[in-house]
Amino acid sequence: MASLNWSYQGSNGPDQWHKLYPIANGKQQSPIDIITKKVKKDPSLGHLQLTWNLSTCKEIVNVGHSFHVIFEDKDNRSVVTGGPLTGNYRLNQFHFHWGQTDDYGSEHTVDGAKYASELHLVYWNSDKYSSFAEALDKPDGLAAIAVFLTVGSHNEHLQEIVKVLDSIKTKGKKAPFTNFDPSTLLPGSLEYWTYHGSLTHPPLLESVTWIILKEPITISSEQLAQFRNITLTNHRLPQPLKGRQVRT
Ligand SMILES: NS(=O)(=O)c1cc(F)ccc1F
Ligand SMILES: [Zn+2]
Repeated sequence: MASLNWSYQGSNGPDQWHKLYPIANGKQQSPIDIITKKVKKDPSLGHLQLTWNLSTCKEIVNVGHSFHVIFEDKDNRSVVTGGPLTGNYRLNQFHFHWGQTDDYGSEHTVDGAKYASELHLVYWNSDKYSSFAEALDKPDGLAAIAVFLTVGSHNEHLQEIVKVLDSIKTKGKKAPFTNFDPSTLLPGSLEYWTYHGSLTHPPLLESVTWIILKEPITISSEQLAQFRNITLTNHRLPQPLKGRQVRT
């Protein structure tokens, strides 16, 4: 696996990313702090429509700065549509962000409040583009659903993921991970905030329609500690809104 020229700590940490990725100081960077009093109610926004097919879940990979659960995305079996989106977006992978302690670790924040972790389900626009790689740098290329994780009771569904982390302890290691239902990681409500932003780590491309669920799910402190066996911390701090509107 290729070595990265960026990290989350030390001399090539987030404050240095702009040297190799000037878009780090761009006008549509993510994450952001969601200031709920400034959010605009948009009646034209519909409900999210999510479709899952367990056969698309394939493997889990240690990518060094995180672990990714990878989906087969050769057809529209696991997709999102509706909400702020036009057309179908196909699920490519999901991953998490976390911090060194349980007090912080989410990337987006809400009225300055930090959650312990944040799940990102990453999708690409399969109506307009033929692959994730082609969609990666297009303004309407990607969609990401973010779910906040708050420290509380043990999460049996997350445990399906936590229990395999010991088998992918080193960068590049992968393990089969099949028949997992990502919908078990969603909260009861699909109410969301949405805005246009970027990938939250390099290449930081401004190609993401962010869909942030308002209701968090729980993770136990012990489960979160297991995430840190992959890496200690992997979250970017909120970036300037630069005139963007957050809608709900
Ligand atoms: N944290 S993220 O969901 O914005 C993200 C997804 C990717 F596929 C690649 C880079 C990223 F930073
Ligand atoms: Zn992410």
